[in-house]
Amino acid sequence: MSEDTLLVGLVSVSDRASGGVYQDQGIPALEEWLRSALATPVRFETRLIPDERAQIESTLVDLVDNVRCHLVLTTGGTGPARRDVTPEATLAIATKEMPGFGEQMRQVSLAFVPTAILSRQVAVIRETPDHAALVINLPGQPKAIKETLEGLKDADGKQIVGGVFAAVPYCIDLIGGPYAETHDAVCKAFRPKSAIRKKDNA
Ligand SMILES: Nc1ncnc2c1ncn2[C@@H]1O[C@H](COP(=O)(O)OP(=O)(O)OP(=O)(O)O)[C@@H](O)[C@H]1O
Ligand SMILES: Nc1nc2c(c(=O)[nH]1)N[C@H]1C(S)=C(S)[C@@H](COP(=O)(O)O)O[C@H]1N2
Repeated sequence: MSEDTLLVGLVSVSDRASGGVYQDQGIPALEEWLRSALATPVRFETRLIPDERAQIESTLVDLVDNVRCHLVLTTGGTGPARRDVTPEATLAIATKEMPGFGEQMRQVSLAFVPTAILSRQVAVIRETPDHAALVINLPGQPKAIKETLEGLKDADGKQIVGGVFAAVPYCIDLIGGPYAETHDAVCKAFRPKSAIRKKDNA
């Protein structure tokens, strides 16, 4: 794997998908959106697990500390039901909270469903002595993945409410990960001017 490859952990947290009651659509939806959005090399490491707090925590720790993912996206388990514990597990393995992500995701999700406020999704940084990763919770509805990452656009493709992925590449720069670039038509990543790297042939 080349040094500029973004290593992304994808975690689908669902009792029923992990138990074989229905087929998991979370990981395929995450992979599909990320492949359409990223213009730079990416590699995925995937996990399908039940809504068990200890297992969610150990999966996140393994993906960051051992697999050395730069970014981990979870889907599912963010609601108010008794078995929904993904935010608690995520906060438990964090070294820093990133509240802006949850705030923005609930904001954009309200443009799609009035129940957006039921998602307790959080985002955090986990730091070890020589590595760091951004971990973001997404809701479990497979369609919520594109909605929260990409945001809402009008028929001409003009952004109406921003998705959170626009801020992810710069966040990964700041925690020491590779310089990820996106396809503007899907997601226009934002970096301050001083942080933009010129292409070799520019
Ligand atoms: N991983 C998944 N794959 C496919 N569909 C999913 C997945 N997670 C959730 N869904 C769909 O979204 C709906 C609402 O999501 P929610 O997280 O509330 O499911 P859930 O009932 O809590 O799942 P589970 O009980 O299996 O953990 C589900 O009823 C299901 O139709
Ligand atoms: N963008 C988006 N956000 C959404 C939804 C959705 O369909 N799209 N569903 C909501 C609903 S109905 C619930 S219960 C919460 C929590 O979902 P989870 O427990 O599957 O994570 O996410 C909310 N956020």
